[in-house]
Amino acid sequence: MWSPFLMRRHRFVAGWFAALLCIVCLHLYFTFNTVEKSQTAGHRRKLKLQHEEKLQAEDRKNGDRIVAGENQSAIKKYDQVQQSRKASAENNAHNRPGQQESSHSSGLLSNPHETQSAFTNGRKDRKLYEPPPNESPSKRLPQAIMIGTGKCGTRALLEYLGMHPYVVHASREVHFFDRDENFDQGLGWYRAQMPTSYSNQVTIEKSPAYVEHERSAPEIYKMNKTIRLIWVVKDPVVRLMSAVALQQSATPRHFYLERINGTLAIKKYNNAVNRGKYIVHLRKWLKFFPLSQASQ
Ligand SMILES: Nc1ncnc2c1ncn2[C@@H]1O[C@H](COP(=O)(O)OS(=O)(=O)O)[C@@H](OP(=O)(O)O)[C@H]1O
Repeated sequence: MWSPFLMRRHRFVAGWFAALLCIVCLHLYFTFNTVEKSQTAGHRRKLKLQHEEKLQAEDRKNGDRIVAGENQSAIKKYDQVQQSRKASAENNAHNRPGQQESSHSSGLLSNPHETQSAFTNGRKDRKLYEPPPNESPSKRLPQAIMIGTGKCGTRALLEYLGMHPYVVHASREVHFFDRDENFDQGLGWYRAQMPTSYSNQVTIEKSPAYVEHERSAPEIYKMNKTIRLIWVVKDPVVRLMSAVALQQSATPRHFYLERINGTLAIKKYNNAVNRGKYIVHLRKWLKFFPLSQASQ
């Protein structure tokens, strides 16, 4: 005979037992699920590594030579450009014995000694530059931006421009218009990234990623309609080879290369390819900055 008190007590214990069982089951379910997921991810990583190793082994077998399909001649051209650049650098060094090679004396200027004197510990030489009287320097938004294209010699051009006593430039790429985390901080942040200058100097910034970012043209237009834009281009195939060489040092190969008939080719949808489609980007920029502005 069950007294009502005992019945209630048993039901109470059974309830707790069932709840405990549920908790244990849920715990076991989630534990096994997580273990299984991490095992699958580990397995996938292992397969990917094996695949990469296989590709690398094949590359080594093929002499590790990138043959971009029918672009054999482009590779040849690229090699020729590199060789002639090397030869002219050697020539310059030979013609100027005793003078050290530096980014400020790279042979493009007729009188390198004069150029050197334009810079004294990063400050403009007072002999070549005259600041406006009674003015203290301040940071200004750029009046000219080098918007692209990466791997076309943008850094070299910026350094050459910066040798001019009336030109100052941001030392690094600012990436204001193409990176959300920078853009969200507003024009005050952008200005703070610039070097100090006087009102009679021109401030330049270079971020080659601007050229392809949707936001750049409209936002730069909003900031300054009459800004000077500098766009460096060069033979797109030579540029591509340079960009791929850079990718090669930083990214696993299968992201940008594919194998066609036993040879390695640059993937059609490689970002480096898109960047070099000058006309696609030019059309977007011309909507905001008409060509007539260039001749003003
Ligand atoms: N004057 C001139 N003409 C043509 N090409 C030149 C010039 N100066 C530098 N270079 C070559 O340009 C490549 C680097 O370009 P960038 O400075 O634009 O690269 S980056 O986007 O800033 O990373 C880099 O090419 P690679 O050496 O093939 O990588 C430089 O050698």
